[in-house]
Amino acid sequence: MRKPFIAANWKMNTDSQYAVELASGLEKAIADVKGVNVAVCPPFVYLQSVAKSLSVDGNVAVGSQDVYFESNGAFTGEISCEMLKDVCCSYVITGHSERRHVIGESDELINKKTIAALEAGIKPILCIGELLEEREADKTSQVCERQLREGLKGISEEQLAEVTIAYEPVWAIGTGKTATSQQAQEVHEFVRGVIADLYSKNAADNIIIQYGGSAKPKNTKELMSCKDVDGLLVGGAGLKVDSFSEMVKITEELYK
Ligand SMILES: O=C[C@H](O)COP(=O)(O)O
Repeated sequence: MRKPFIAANWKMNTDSQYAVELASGLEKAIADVKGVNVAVCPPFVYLQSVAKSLSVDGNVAVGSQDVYFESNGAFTGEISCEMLKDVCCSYVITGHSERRHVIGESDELINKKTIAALEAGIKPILCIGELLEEREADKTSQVCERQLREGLKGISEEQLAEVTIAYEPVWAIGTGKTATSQQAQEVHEFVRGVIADLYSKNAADNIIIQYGGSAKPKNTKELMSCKDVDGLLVGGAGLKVDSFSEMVKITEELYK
């Protein structure tokens, strides 16, 4: 059985004090949870203090919201995988829709970042998802398939075991409009099919596929009850200990 994985993407939120309070508060709140993998993804500048505030053997991992694919050198403003590892990051989000559509990242760049993370031993959370106009034009599958195929180019089946896919319909992010469980399930099942086609049935059966987009405590049970939804990538509701820990606990309960 796939172990559920819930990650909080703090985006460009928190300050140095709140970041540490949020991470350590969360660690305390879910200290007894064993059946769910959990990660928090703070802004770059708080990664180190957040990682230091968490216990080494605790159940909250640290992830970054982005990375650059080169190891070092004249890349002003960028952060490498080696730097992320140095501050105890074990995950990195690649291809988040805000990086695709606000910053303008291409599939090719996202692929390079995902490969760099894998080569450095950091687990990528590769995000895919359609815009509202793409859904309305019936292009959801086409867009998700392209983002998957391009994002995973050159990644072996062995490496894929370290990759999480996050399906985030862009129209559901931060809007309060969650995809219905049926919409989420449909795309998740489709994603698993693309993975089977690209790799193998075994790879498809084992890959963790998170849903993201206005996920909160009140819709966690419904979303996590879908056959192919294995976790959540949480924005807004991940900024409060109470809401995020509730989502983790609801999920643990469901998987018992
Ligand atoms: O990475 C997280 C997603 O973009 C979802 O954000 P949200 O839960 O605030 O809609």
